[in-house]
Amino acid sequence: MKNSNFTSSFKFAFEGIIHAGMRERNFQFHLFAATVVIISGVFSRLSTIEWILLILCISGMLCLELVNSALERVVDLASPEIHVLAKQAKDMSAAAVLVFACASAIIGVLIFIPKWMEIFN
Ligand SMILES: Nc1ncnc2c1ncn2[C@@H]1O[C@H](COP(=O)(O)OP(=O)(O)OP(=O)(O)O)[C@@H](O)[C@H]1O
Repeated sequence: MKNSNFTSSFKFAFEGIIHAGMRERNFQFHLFAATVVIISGVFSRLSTIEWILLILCISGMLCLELVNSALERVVDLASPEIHVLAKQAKDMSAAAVLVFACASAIIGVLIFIPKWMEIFN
């Protein structure tokens, strides 16, 4: 299992993204939200630092969603039966996504609201 080179590691990572994009509802939602945010950013004429913050939020959100989905699979594999530790692992992983989503939403509001007030005033 441990004889893959750099190219095949990249291919496996790409397969992971494709799999999540086809199977994971939350990941699909975050991809859609990221597209909306990027289009809004283009029309809002963001500064470089604002784009950097948005890219960090978007990529962080997608990464966390991928890790959360991966952890759910590992938990299901290790503990197909009901177990308190399985519940805690899944719930804490979901909580990590929630914390980052809240922070990203606040950053989005702090970036976009002043821009839109500037544009519409
Ligand atoms: N093996 C288990 N033992 C105890 N509780 C579990 C177990 N599997 C899941 N749960 C509980 O059920 C909830 C839902 O689990 P599920 O595997 O459907 O993930 P999910 O949070 O609905 O994610 P998604 O919607 O992305 O599939 C978990 O958050 C957890 O609280």
